[in-house]
Parts: sequence; structure tokens; C-alpha cells
Amino acid sequence: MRRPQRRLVAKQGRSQDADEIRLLEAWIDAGKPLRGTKPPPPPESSSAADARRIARAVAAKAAAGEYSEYGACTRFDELPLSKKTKDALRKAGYKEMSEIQRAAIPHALCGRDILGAAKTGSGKTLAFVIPVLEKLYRANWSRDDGVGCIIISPTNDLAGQIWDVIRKVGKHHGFSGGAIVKRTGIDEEKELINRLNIIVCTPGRLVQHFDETPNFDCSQLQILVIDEADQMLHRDFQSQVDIIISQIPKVQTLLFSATQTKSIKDLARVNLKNPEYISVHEQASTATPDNLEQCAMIVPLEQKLNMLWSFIKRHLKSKILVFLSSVKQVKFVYEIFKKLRPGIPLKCMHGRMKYEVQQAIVAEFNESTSVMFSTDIFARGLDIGDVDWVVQVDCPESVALYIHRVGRTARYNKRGKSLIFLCPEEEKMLERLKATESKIPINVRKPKVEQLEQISQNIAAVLVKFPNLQQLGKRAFVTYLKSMYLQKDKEVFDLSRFSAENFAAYASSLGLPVTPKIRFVSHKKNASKKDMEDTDVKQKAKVIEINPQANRDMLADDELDDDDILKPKKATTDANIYGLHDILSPKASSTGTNMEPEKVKELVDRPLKKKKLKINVHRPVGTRVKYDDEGNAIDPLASLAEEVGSEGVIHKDKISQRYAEMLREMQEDDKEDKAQHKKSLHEKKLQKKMKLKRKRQEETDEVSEDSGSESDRGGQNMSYKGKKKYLNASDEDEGGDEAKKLLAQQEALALKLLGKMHD
Ligand SMILES: Nc1ncnc2c1ncn2[C@@H]1O[C@H](COP(=O)(O)OP(=O)(O)OP(=O)(O)O)[C@@H](O)[C@H]1O
Repeated sequence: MRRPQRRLVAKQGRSQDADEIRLLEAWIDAGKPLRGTKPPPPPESSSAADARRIARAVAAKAAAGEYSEYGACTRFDELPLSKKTKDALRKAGYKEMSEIQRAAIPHALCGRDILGAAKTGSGKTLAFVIPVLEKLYRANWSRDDGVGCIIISPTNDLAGQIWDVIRKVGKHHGFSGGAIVKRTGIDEEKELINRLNIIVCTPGRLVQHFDETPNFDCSQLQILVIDEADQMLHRDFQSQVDIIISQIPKVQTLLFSATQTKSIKDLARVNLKNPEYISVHEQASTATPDNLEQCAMIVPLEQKLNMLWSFIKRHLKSKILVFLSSVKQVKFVYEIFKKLRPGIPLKCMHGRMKYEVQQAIVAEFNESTSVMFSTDIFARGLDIGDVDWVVQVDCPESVALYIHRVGRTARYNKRGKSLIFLCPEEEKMLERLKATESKIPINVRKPKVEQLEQISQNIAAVLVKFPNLQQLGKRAFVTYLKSMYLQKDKEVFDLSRFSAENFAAYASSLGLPVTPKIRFVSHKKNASKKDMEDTDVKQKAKVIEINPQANRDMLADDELDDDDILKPKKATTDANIYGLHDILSPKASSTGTNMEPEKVKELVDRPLKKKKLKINVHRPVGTRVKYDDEGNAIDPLASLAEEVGSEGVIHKDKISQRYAEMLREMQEDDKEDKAQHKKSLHEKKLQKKMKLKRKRQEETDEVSEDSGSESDRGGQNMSYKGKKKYLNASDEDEGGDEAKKLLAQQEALALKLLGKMHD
């Protein structure tokens, strides 16, 4: 009974859809905005009641066959959109359009190609999601029609986020689709992919499907979207995007980014047809959101961690996103700060995590006040709620990346702040940011040195406790320098501006007792990152030791783990060596938390004195090794580096005291060992002497034997081993009678005894 009713409802729905589609087509056609036009500025804000009245009037006009020019409207419900889309937008709280939405959607609805640029957080996602849904709806697309839309984005997280918006706004449409991300296995995807109407994915995954999925069919594609287009058309994704374009038919194409490419060459590759260039903020005085407060600080390399720690400690109630340049740095800083407990939850995010884990972390970060340490995986597109601060600890590779990073805050009319640390050697970047054409209103602030906490010693103490972290620290050090070396922009990233002393001071600031050894490849200096990796894997690089006196274990580790390709500025023999003493006893230059302003500046140039290695902390002698829950060896000193409460107190005085005790114990042990050794040497000498004496004796005996009688020789043939007496075969011949006599006597005695027992 229910079936025919359902069919009827479906039929009615289809015919309603068909009517609506006809109406929409007519409306879109009649009210097309002129090519190359931008919408006029929005009228003075009208009341909500006015807006509703206008929307009703527009809808009535359209129904009556009189179409309004939708190119000038400001609200979603004034646009020629399906009821399904409008309902979902209303439900999601989207009413007024943002500038990019006002400018792009009317052109996109007419089927035009678009090259759109607008500031970060200005709502570009909806500017392409709405046209996608409407295109498929008006094409009467159904689940059985296969792939109708492809959206490509640079990261899985961003793909997931875009799909979430599609799900929200397209929930009343019956389209199938999904974000093809690492979560699903490729085989599972192969089965599904032809049944998806909307595919959101990274270019790499799509190319893999073109390569591996039999019958992967995009021949009916209706619309292609490339998000973060400038990045997609450049370098890393260039070849993949070229493959994609070659595999699909020419369809309506929408390109969006906050920093748009203007290169004709790039655009020619995606084959845009008479595109609309929409750059809504081109005339704006700033390239970054208006509500964003930006500042920069010149911070010496070795002070960056101190500065970051001090900053976090002063903003415990804020949601902070911290950018670092490599996965290893992210891991290291996260782990170290976690051990030092700043008093705010910490998180980390990088590309080596599983997609599910990333999603969970993003969700948590969205909800809570915390600090997230991240690589540039988070720099573009991600929309996280209410980030208060974006802190760039490492210099971005370009002004565009700076804009994307800071764009994670101050999103859609919200306020936000950003801070960037630049080394004095990277001041060229500051010049670039401040240049008029960059349109970045950035203030340079002097670090408040009285608020600067010195944490290098605390980090060193943590490294003593957790040897694994020391390895991580070394890798963080090396990858930082490596990433800098690999940067193409040598005006900003020039390692030769740093001296060996800078490296040593930086290593020390990471708590490392020695400066890790670095490899230098003198050839192929300008090779690409990929070439470098290949080179390092395939051929042994020429090795110059930056710290020749360093601990050999450490050097061996580095050779295995880090393929370094750096070129030092000067001879490296004066690099520092740090021992336990250097780590634990306060340094004259960094005893207090307060430092005079000039001193911070001096830190850049100060030559570091050579220090003497006193005790190798990593190989304490005569100490029992204990293990923690995770199976890591715990250094005997570590128990004294306990973290107390949330403040993470490190008992430096106790450590020093314990160190002195250990030293005394070790000296005593050493004395005993020496005495023992002396004694055993003496014994060995004595034995040797005895042996020699015996040998001489034997030789003398042999001489006397040679001159002795045959009968005497029989006795000599009896060899003695200890106290046992062994008889040779020849003994039987010579002493046989005597032995037989003895045996017969013993047998007689035994028989006698046996006889007595029987009696
Ligand atoms: N019309 C709108 N009304 C209210 N909020 C909106 C509107 N459009 C977008 N938003 C919200 O603004 C935020 C930023 O949008 P979106 O992520 O699309 O920005 P974007 O321009 O793509 O940024 P980015 O350049 O960083 O990728 C989102 O949280 C989104 O929900």
C-alpha cells in the first residue's frame, strides 16, 4: 500500500523540481550580470523586515515571469537558487552574502569560468559550493549519473572541510559524494568512485584513480573547482593538475584562492574559457583581514624558544596556533613544552598523522582554549573557530604563505592577532612584508626582555630525563637548517649569514649538549628538494664535521638519520662542546629571566667561548639503568628533574648536589677499580714468572734425563695431572707383574671379607 504512495510523492517531487529548474533557468538567463562587472556596493543596511519584504518581492517577480537582476543583490534568498539550497543556507545561518559571494555566485550561476580572489576567511568556500550544487541540480543530476563535479584541494583536511560545507548546504539535494581522503583504502574507493556525484580530493589521489581504477569515468563531468589555485598550479601539484586536466572534458571551471595567481602561463594550463577575474579586495588597502592586528619581532635564533615559551605563559587564556617549519620541530617543541607544563593544553598537528587523528585534534582545537603547534599543513584554508593568535616561529617561505598563515585568525568579521619572529638574518622578509605592494599593515615590536623567560636549562634537564627527546632535538636542529638551506629565496634564507657560533647557540637553546654534526654537499647547491632527497639516499655526501670533538655516538646517529647538506660560513673547529656541568650550572649570560635590551641584541653577534667537556652525562659510569613505563631508559639524574604541579619545577640545586655526590662516588669507584686492576696485573705477572721458572726447571730435568739410565726413564713416563695418577700402556708391560700381584692380593682380601659376611 505504501509503495504506490511513495512513488507518487517522488513523481510529484520530480515534476516540482522540473518546474523550479525551468523557472531558475529563465531567471538566470534573464538577469545575467554583464561580463566583467562587479556588483555595486551594498545599499545602506536595511532592517531584517525590509530584507524579508525584498526577498518575497523578488521571488514573486520571478514566479510571475519578471526577473530581477540578481547581480546586485546582497542576500542568498534574492538569488536564483533552488529552494533546497536556500532552505539549507537559512538553516545554517547564512543570510547575507560576503563580498566574494556577491561577486562570484551570479557569474558562476550563468556557467562562466571564474578566477576568484578574496582575503582569507571571507567565505570563498560557499562562493563555489553553491554554484556546484545548483549546476548539478539544474542538470537534473541523480545518483546514477556518476561523477558530475570534482573539487581539488591541497590537503586531505581541507578536502574534508569542503565536503562538510557541501553536506551542510546540499543536505536537501540527493547527491552522493565524499571527500576521498587517506581514511578510506584505495580498493574500497575504486568500488565507490564511479557512483559519487561530487568528489572532493587532493590531486595526488585523483591521479592515482586515473591510473589505477578501471573504468573511472569522468566523461560526463559538469564542473571543476580548484581551491587554493595559486598553490595547485605551482610547483608541487603542477604535474598532477596537468594530468587531471588532460583526463577530463573541458567544463565550467572555478579557481579560488586568497592569493591568486596572475600568471598567464598557469592559467593557460587549466584552459579557462573567457574567465571572469574577480578580485574583490584588489582595491582594498590591505591584503589581510581588516580585523587582524599584526606584529613582528626580531628574535635571535637561539632566543626563539624562550620567546615562544614566554609568550604562551602570558596568554594562557587564548587559543594560539603556532607555525614551525618542519614535522620534527613541531614534535620536539610540543613534547618539550608538554614536559615543562606551561599551564594550557597543548596539541600538535602535522602531515605524518593519520587522518582520523588529525580530524580529532582539529575538532578538539575547535572547541577548546589551547596551543596548537603545526606545520604548514594548517596554513591554508582550514577554518578553525575563534583562534586568538597566530604565532609564526619560523619564517614563511613567501609573503603569500605569511598571508595564509595569519589568515587562520580574524575570520569572517572576527578579530584576531598575529605575531611573527624573524631572525636578524631574515630581516629581508620584514622588508618584503612592509613593502607597500604587499599591503600588510605590520608593526615591529621590540621584545619585552623583562618578560623573557630563559628555558634552555630546563629543556636540557628534560633531555637528560628523556633520551628520546634528545634524538628528536638533534633532528629538529638539523631539519631546521636543512629546510632553510632548501629555500629558494636566498635573499631571505641564507645560511651563510649564520656563523658556527649561531648554530652552537641554537643547539644549546634546544637543550642539546653538543652541536649536532651536519653534512655539507658542495655540489648541486640549487637542486630542488626532491633532487636533494634522492641525492642523499643514493650517494654518500661529502662530510665535514661542524663539531669534530663531539661525542662519536651522536655523530654516527646523525649520519644515519639526517642527510644534511649545509655549508658553513667559517671554520668549524671553534664550535662548542657542552657537558653536564655546562647544562646544569647557570650561565653568566642567562641566569635571570630579565635581560637588558642591548643584551638580547648582542646575543646575535656574541662569540661563544670554548667550553671544556667535564663529564659525559650520557654515559654515567656505575649507575643502574632504570626504565620508565614506555620502556625508555631513565637517567639516574632524571628522578631529580621531576615536574611538580602544573608549573613543572626542575630542582636544579638538587641536580647539582646529586651531580657532586655522583662525582664523588665515581671517583671512589675509580680508585677501587684502579687498585683491583693493579692487583690483577701483579698476579698475572707472578703467574708468568712461575711458568717461566717451571719451564726452565723442565729443561734442566730433560738434560739430566738424557744423561740418565733406561730403568729410571720408566718412572718418568708416569705423567702427573694434579694429584691423579695415570698409567700408560707401556706401564702395563714394565710394571705389569707388580700390578697383577697387587690385584690378586686385593681379590683374596675381598673374598675373605665376603665369606665373613655370609657367616
Ligand atoms: N555569508 C556568510 N555568512 C556568515 N558566515 C559565513 C558566510 N560565508 C562564510 N561564512 C563563514 O566564514 C568562515 C570562513 O569561510 P571560508 O572558510 O569559506 O573562508 P575562505 O575565504 O575560504 O578562507 P581561506 O582563504 O582561509 O580558505 C566560515 O566559518 C564560514 O562558515
